[in-house]
Parts: sequence; structure tokens; C-alpha cells
Amino acid sequence: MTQIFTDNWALMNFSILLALTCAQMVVVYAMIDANNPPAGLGLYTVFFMASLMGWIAYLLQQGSLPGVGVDVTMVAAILNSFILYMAAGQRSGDTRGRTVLGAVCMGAILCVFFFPPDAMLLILSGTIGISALATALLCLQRSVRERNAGDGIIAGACTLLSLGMAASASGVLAGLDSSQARDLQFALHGVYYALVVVGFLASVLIEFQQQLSQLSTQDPLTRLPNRRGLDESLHLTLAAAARHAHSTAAVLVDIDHFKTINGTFGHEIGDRVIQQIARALEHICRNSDVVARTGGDEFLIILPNTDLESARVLAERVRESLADYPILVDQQRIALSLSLGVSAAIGEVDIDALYDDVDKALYTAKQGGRNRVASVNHQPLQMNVGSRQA
Ligand SMILES: Nc1nc2c(ncn2[C@@H]2O[C@H](COP(=O)(O)OP(=O)(O)OP(=O)(O)O)[C@@H](O)[C@H]2O)c(=O)[nH]1
Repeated sequence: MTQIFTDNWALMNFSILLALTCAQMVVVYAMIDANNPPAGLGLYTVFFMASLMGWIAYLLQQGSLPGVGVDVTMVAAILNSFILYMAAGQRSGDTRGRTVLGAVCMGAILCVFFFPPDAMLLILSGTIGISALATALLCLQRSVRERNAGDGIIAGACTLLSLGMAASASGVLAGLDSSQARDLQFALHGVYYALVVVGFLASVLIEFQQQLSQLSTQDPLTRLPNRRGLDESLHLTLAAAARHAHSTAAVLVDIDHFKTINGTFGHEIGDRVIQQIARALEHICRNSDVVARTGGDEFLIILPNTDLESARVLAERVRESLADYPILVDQQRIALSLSLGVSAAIGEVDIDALYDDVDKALYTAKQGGRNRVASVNHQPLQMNVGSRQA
């Protein structure tokens, strides 16, 4: 058994990496939305495929596979380090340094034709070391920015490779046998490659999970919070209002006759109208206010630290700003109006109760002829001991 392994260790190593890559790619490709693939997927796939080619070349060179000896592992290793740099750059949205690093890698590859293998080993170590370090920085940056540990694993793998390349190069300079240095680099590449495979899978899975959890709190059309997102973002604000007995106001905004807009201009234009109104509401409201999409053509604005009168003023401003100027979508002017319901409560606020109030007020505005603001005073439920209701 030991004999079989030592005779075929390079082949077994390749088989494990091949199985790992195929399993990972099957999971990633089965999971993704073909219309919206994860950033950098194409280049990562090229990297994995090119790396496998490199391993095959290595096996041919080692005589582990039948065939002629082909010495392309160095070229493949340098090329792959650059492909991974581009893939990491595409994924993190940072494409700086491509030309410079590409020129360095190309120069190093051309050296194969002019330098003896020992000198090439040093050139390879230096080039891959620099390339891996640059990739590590890109992945680290994305890992911190996107809170994605998968990119952190890739950054770790690249740092390890970079340090290993520096160690093996200094070993050669200090008199280490170049075939031993090559073996060390081969083993290092195995660990690095396996870590990149695992890291990329983890990165895509984490991103997928983040998108799912965002979908549960965010409306995909307008990117505004939905009802659940609203509850989450108001948690602290409402606690502060309860503690300091501040007034919290709510405004419910509904587009009048939106069915007709959809019917006249089409659903797609209807979507764009909803998006424009969302942006307009965000623009009119303060940063401390929370604008949410709570229904098809309905938006709820929560105004912390605001009384009923101020909320009515804001609601009127919203109504006027959209009623007075038609919305421009795809060169078409769409005239529309809004109905708004307003309410406010002091101290501890139950968003559901406040929503019931603004919904009643909105109903009044619609009944009153639309394109208007109506308000109701919030009546908190009070329970006195010994009496039925107060
Ligand atoms: N384009 C588009 N339409 C939507 C979306 N969500 C809901 N709607 C449509 O919005 C319309 C909402 O209609 P209602 O609120 O019932 O009525 P309305 O026509 O606005 O009339 P009033 O509210 O009584 O003034 C429905 O026709 C829905 O199909 C969406 O995301 N995009």
C-alpha cells in the first residue's frame, strides 16, 4: 500500500484535486442564477481549468502519466497566478495593476526560453510570490468589505504561497538542491490550490446566504426595506422614543389609480414609476426617517421625533412634489397623484397600531377624492383597573 502510494503520489494528489474541483464547480454552477452569476465566476473557472492543465503537465513531466515529457509547469504556474489575480480583481471590483502584473508575468514566462532551470526557479518564485501577494491583498480587501470569510481563505492561501515562494527562493540561494526546492513548491501549490477551491466555494455560499437574508428584509424592486426590514431598522429608534416620550409619526403613501398606469403604459413602466417614487420619497425625507415599501403601490414612512402637524406638512410636500410635475419614464410623461394617510403617537409605539391608523387615514383620503392628505390622531389603548375602558 505504501509502495503504491509513493509510486503514484503525484497522480493521487491530482485525483483528489480534480475531484475537489469538480464537486465544487457542480455545487456552484447548480446554485447560481444564470442571469446574475457571482462576480468573477468566469475567471475563477478559467483559473481552476488552467490549474488542472498545469497539474496534468506536471504529471507528464514526472512520468506519472504515459506520454512524452512536457516542461510547461513553470509557464502554467506563472500564468495561473496571474489568472487568479484577475479573477480576484473582477470579484472585488478592483482591476488596478493588471497591466503591470501581466507584463511582469509575461516577461517571466519568456525567460523560460533564455534561462537555465535553476535560474528559472528563482524567476518563477519571485513572479508567483509578487502575484500571489497582490491577489492576497485584493481578496483581503473584499473579505473585510463584504464580510466574507471565503475571500479571507483565498487571501490566506495566496499569502502562504507567497511566503513559501520566498522561502524556497532563499533556500536555493543558500545552496538548497533545486529539485528539493521544486518538490517544496509543488507541495505548496497543492495546499494553496486546495485552499483556493474551498475559499471560492465558501465565498459564493456566503454571498448567496447574504443575498437570501437581504431579500427577507429588502424589497428587490426599490431596494427599500420591506415590512420586516422596517421593524428591524426601527428597533433602536422606537426604544429611544419610548424612553424619552418622544412623538413618532407615520405617513402611508399610495399611488392613485396605479392599475390604470400599469394598464396604459405596461407593467415594466409601472415598475419604473414605483422605483422613481421610492427615490423621490428618500430624497424628500430626512436621513433619520425610514422609507419602506409595504405593498404594491404603497410606501410607509416612519418619522422619528416628529409630531402630527410636522408629519402633515411633510406629507403635503410629498403630495405636491409628485402631483405638480409628471414623472418622466422612457421619454414618456406620466401624470400621477398620491393619497396619503398620517398619524403620530407619543412614547411607546406599536408599528402595527400606527399602521392601522395611517391605513384608516389613507382610506379617508381615497374616499375624499384622492390626491390629498388625511390624518387621524393615534388613540393608545388604556386599561384602568376596575373600569371597563378609559
Ligand atoms: N408595475 C407594478 N405593478 C404592481 C406591483 N405591485 C402591485 N402592482 C399593481 O398595483 C396595482 C395596485 O392597485 P390598487 O392599489 O388595488 O388600486 P389602484 O389602481 O392604485 O387604485 P387606488 O389605490 O384605489 O387609487 C395593482 O394593479 C397591482 O397589480 C409592482 O411591483 N409593479
